[in-house]
Parts: sequence; structure tokens; C-alpha cells
Amino acid sequence: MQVRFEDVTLKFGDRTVLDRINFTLPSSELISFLGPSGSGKSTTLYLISGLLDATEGKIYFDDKEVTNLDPVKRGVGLVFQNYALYPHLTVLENIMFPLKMAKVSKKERRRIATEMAELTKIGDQLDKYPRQLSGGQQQRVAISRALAKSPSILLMDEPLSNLDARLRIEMREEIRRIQKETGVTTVFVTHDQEEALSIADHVMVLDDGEIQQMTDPVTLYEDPKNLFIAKFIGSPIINIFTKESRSINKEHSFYNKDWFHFGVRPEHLVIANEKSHLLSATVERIERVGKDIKIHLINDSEKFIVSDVDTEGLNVGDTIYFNADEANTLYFDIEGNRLESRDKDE
Ligand SMILES: Nc1ncnc2c1ncn2[C@@H]1O[C@H](COP(=O)(O)OP(=O)(O)OP(=O)(O)O)[C@@H](O)[C@H]1O
Repeated sequence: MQVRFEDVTLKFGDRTVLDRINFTLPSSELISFLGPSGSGKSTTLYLISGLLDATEGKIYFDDKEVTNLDPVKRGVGLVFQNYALYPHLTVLENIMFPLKMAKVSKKERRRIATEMAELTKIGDQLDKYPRQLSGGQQQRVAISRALAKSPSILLMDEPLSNLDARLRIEMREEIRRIQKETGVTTVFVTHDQEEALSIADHVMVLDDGEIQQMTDPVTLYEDPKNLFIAKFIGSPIINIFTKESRSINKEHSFYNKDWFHFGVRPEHLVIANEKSHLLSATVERIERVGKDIKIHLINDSEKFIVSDVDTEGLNVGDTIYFNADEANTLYFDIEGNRLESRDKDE
């Protein structure tokens, strides 16, 4: 099922949190809402679920307007960070609970709940209580329960935030598998860009209540619409320079072009010689994490990072020279809007 927002505004008192936002979530896909804390991700999710009412604007599920429809009638499945399981009910009873509320027959409840538990690989834990399960297992129960009523859309609010790093990675793969097996349109809220990029078919990036860009993860990384997206997506962070930057060689032909900021990702800086370089800096630290090598550089107080270069013979304190890989250089105007944007969604 497709979700469409038309000029949706949400105010808390006189504070506008979302201001006339418009988007369409494609059917049967996994969509991530990504953004810093307070950007409006959960608010947008609650508007879809009906737990919050829009102050203005219209919300559609396919062609049906649901703006004023009761949350129960919207048929959404919800999964929260804290699992929200009933502690006094077993796994099976937890999954069957919404079906019981919907007056589904006992036999049918058990059949559906067992099927959902098999789907989420929790079928061998049916008689246990939530306290006897790990965080990852509890989240599997919560997902089974949310899917039991065949929701039109599955909404997940930071579902992995309570899990440790390894389990987070395992569970995000599981969520993707379950979404692909069921085909239920799913929204996954996170503030973790790596999580969003790895799991989602489409990512909607929010900042301060505004949609900055909505596209597939590869386009988001390669073709950011503005400086905010360029800096928010990618780790290590993109290197950004301005016309005033002391690291830039102002003799370089590149300098005369019509940009105010330009950005080069750490893997797109290439070593040059002193005569024809664009950037210069001193090696401050060489960081090795497993096979990944990052060189931290400094020029005056400006810092940047380069990766994927040969570090043999390189020492802290050395001055090195770079050129930017032109095809992968991102240019921005003074307001931070991308120049020559190649956004495929436009
Ligand atoms: N009930 C409320 N009353 C007043 N302001 C609220 C309320 N709920 C949220 N807000 C404000 O709305 C803005 C968006 O909040 P929201 O929870 O949607 O952000 P978020 O992107 O989900 O952030 P986080 O990752 O921290 O949960 C924030 O500035 C928040 O303070």
C-alpha cells in the first residue's frame, strides 16, 4: 500500500514541527526515515499511524483519504524501541493478542500466530515469557505481533536502538528479509545513517521538520541535493572546503570555477605533487582499524580525512598534496544548494 502526504502541517501549540510536507511512500518497499534528533521522524510516523492528527493537509492510503480515520481502522502495525510486550503473557499469547481483540477464532489465532513466529524465527520459544528472551528475540515477538493482523503498513520506530552493535546488524538483516518475504510496505525510523542506508530501498532524510531528500541509498551518497545531506551521509564524513579555505591552492585552475563550497569524500582525494596540487595539509594521525586506514590531516586549524591511499613511508608531521577526483567532486553555492545536481529522482 502506498502512503501519500499532501501539504501536511503539524503544530504542537503554536510551534510548527512539520510545515506543509509532501511525499509518497512507494508500495511494498522498505523506507527509512533518517534524520538527527528532533527532526520530525517519529512525528511523521505517528501521523501515518493516526496516533497524531495533522493540523492541516491530507493523508492518503492508496486512493483512500485517512486524515481523520481512527488509528485502529487504519490497520497499521507498530513496533517500538522498547518492544512493548505484555510481560504476563507467553510469546504465543503476545502474538495472538491483537487477533483476540479482533475476535478471531481461537484455532485461527493459533494458526496465524504460529505462522508469524515461524516467519520471524521465534517458533521454538512460544511458551516462554518475554523476560526469558534476549532483546533480539523480544523484538522478533513484537514484529510477529505487529504482522499478525496483516497490516496495510508496518511502522517501526527505532526498533533496534536497545540492542548491542552485533545484534543490531543481525536484526536489520532480519527485518529486511521479513519485509521482502511479506511484501508489507514498511517504514523504519532511525537516526543511524549506516542502518538506514544498509536496510532501505528508499531513504527519506529529514532535518528540522523538512524533507531534505528522498531517494535510494546509492543516489543519496553519490548525488546529495545539498550540503546538509552531503555531510550527514557517509562515514568518515565528507571533506568540505570553502573559497576561503587555507588548504586550497588558489593558483589551481579549479579555483576559478563557480562554487562556494566543494566537497570530496575521503576516498576521492588522490595524491598529487607540490607543483599541481589543489590541497595541501600535514599528517596529524594515521588511524588503522582492521583493514581500513584513515589519514587525519590538518592545515592551519582546518582538518580533513583521506582514505584509500598508500601510507607506506608516510609519517606524522609530513606535508602531503592532493588533487580532487573531479568526477566525484560535489559543488555547492553559498547557501549550500548543490550545483549541477544529478539527482535521479528529479
Ligand atoms: N508532544 C509534543 N509537544 C511538543 N513538542 C513536541 C511533542 N512531540 C515532539 N515534539 C517536538 O517535535 C519535534 C520533532 O520531534 P520528533 O520526536 O518527531 O523527532 P525525531 O526526529 O523522531 O527525534 P528523536 O530521534 O529524538 O526521536 C522536536 O523538536 C520535539 O521536541
